[in-house]
Amino acid sequence: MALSPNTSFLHLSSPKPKILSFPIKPTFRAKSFAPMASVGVSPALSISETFSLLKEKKKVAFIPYITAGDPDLSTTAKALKVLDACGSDIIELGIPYSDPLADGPVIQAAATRALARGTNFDAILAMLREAIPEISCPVALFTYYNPILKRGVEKFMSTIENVGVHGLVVPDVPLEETKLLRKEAAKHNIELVLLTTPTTPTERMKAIVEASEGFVYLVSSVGVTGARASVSLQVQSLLQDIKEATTKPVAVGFGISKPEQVEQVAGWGADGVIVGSAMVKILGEAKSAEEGLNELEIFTRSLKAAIP
Ligand SMILES: O=P(O)(O)OC[C@@H](O)[C@@H](O)c1c[nH]c2ccccc12
Repeated sequence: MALSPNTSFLHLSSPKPKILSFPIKPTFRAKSFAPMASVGVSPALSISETFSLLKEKKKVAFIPYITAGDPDLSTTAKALKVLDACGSDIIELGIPYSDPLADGPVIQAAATRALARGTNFDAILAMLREAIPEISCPVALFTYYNPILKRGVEKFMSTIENVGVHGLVVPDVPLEETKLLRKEAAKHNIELVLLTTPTTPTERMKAIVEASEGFVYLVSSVGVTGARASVSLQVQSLLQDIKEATTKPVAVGFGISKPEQVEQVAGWGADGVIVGSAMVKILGEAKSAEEGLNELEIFTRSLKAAIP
């Protein structure tokens, strides 16, 4: 289903460079992380604090997205560390869902694989409880609205706070229904990020940016997630319109998969650049988990190097 303000997608709305390498040879062992596990890292800043710090340094946030449980949760935990070590500023972690209406084929396939392996919310939480203390950047969970309603909004928010999650992105919650989400999120120190798109009417965009916490997610193009040959030039004017309406940071996502696209969007004034499908494709389609992690590291470094 395409993304548009008329569908349920209504509100539209460190000491980084640790060198990691995943030898493809069978000598790869999880113990490679032992040194990091014993060290741990100081608790991550909140999403807002992360953007404030980047703003002081005149840096743009690099924000990757991956799907939890694809190819498996153990690899997801390692991927989080790779993304953090390669300089990601915030990581979006998707909760696989059976009806990902805003996702294109790559992320839909990742969700299907993860669910087929039995990935569930409690297993993801258990993985995060171990992984988050070992990464230095904040994690924003990415879930559709239904799993939140099933668990109960208050319980959902307190549960994710307890494992150290800092943010939440819910692409299909109508702006009119975000009041309860925002109240419970605020109570549990979770920043609820709302999304706006190229077809969101100006007044609605203003209400969205007013309500959004952490940052505003500007969806670069209508349609579903997935790498595009080019990023719509309209993003430049959309960023200007949003920045006239708010001083909150604005991160751009959808379709971005190449260093030159990252550089282009950052050059248009985005405070953050989000890359999902290209990351998910690497992890989900590699011949082995180790190969996927190696490729992820190389790819992430190439994108991060393109950010001014
Ligand atoms: O996959 P892309 O085109 O790089 O776009 C980022 C996107 O994956 C991530 O932010 C996301 C995953 N699922 C979503 C659903 C709606 C909006 C955004 C998303």
